Amino acid sequence: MSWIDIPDGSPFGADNLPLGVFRHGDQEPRIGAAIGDQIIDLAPVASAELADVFAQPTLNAFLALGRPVWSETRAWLLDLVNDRDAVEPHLIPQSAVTMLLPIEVGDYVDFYASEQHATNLGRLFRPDAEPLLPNWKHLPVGYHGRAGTVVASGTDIVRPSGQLKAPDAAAPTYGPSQRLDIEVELGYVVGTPSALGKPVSVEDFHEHVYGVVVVNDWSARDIQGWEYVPLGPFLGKSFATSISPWVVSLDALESATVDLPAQDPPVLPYLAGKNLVNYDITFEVRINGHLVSTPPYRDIYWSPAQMLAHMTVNGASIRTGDLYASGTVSGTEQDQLGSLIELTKAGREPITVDGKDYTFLQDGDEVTITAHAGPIGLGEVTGRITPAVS
Ligand SMILES: O=C(O)/C=C/C(=O)CC(=O)CC(=O)O
Ligand SMILES: [Ca+2]
Ligand SMILES: [Mg+2]
Repeated sequence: MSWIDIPDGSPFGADNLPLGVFRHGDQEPRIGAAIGDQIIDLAPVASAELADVFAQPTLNAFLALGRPVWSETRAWLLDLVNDRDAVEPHLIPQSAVTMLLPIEVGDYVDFYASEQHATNLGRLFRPDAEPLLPNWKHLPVGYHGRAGTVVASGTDIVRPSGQLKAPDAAAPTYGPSQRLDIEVELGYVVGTPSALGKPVSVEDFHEHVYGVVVVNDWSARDIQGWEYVPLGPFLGKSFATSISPWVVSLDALESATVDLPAQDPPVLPYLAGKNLVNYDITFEVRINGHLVSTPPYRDIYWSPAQMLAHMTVNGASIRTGDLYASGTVSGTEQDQLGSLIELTKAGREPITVDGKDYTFLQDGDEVTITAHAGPIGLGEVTGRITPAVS
């Protein structure tokens, strides 16, 4: 495949072919595959059955078709890119389109699967207790987030206001968050639904999950710190979660699979399995264009198959378009931390961004997170902070 010009270092080589939803001029949004810095408009080149699916404004109809169709479609696409006569008339430069939210999000679950992150946050939020709570190595801890505020990359993030209370203050005040943060995460996109009352086993991960996106789970640490006991994160995290526009298939990520770290103590049987994988993905976090961190995904404690099994073990069903995210990804090094609260030790030790001391997000700041698994890129998720609405 040499006829399409794929720029060096492009996240979207000819073996990736992620799917996304684009709007071109005043045409209706529809589905395309990324290649280099172009998009293949899929509806006009697809078979009659798939043409309708690719003319949709979200990936949900395609995702609902299930693993056999996903695999056939990938094989077809890998082949299609060699067919210059078929493809060339339907290439659109990415610079000419607006990328939209790729899925209509069903439910959104946010896990807490990075041992390093959970340990760091435990120390910061609960300095007098053991950082990892007793349940942490027995189950992938998570909570249900707000699906309706999962937004497309590029959406402005309005600084949230809410109740704030410093630990030593007598009473809360109301106002704009002063500790607005990012969370670098990997998001898993559910395709095939499950039936209510029937848990999904770890072995069925590939049957249900289509692919991944990059997630920035914006978090207001001051709102969170006051509200979260005992029911967990609420308004401190529900105001916006940004996701990248291109959904990279698990098939494309196959070459990046790695074994899970050893799990000790052993997990209960419903979380155990032979083929529990992780992915060797590295993120890059930039604030106003300056690299601040490179969190590594590969050492995440819990496999996405275990997250899915745990999320459904009580019989809760999953639906097409559900999104579940890994939780903040942090490595062991200072330059591998996936949130500002960790990077700055809760604001006590500023980092340097563009030569200046930096703690939490300021109005006007733009955060861009990219990710790649070797040559397979996930693209980027970006968002800019706008002032609180009074
Ligand atoms: O330990 C806590 O109380 C707080 C944890 C988080 O804020 C993390 C969270 O929302 C899940 C994650 O992204 O890792
Ligand atoms: Ca999160
Ligand atoms: Mg959120």
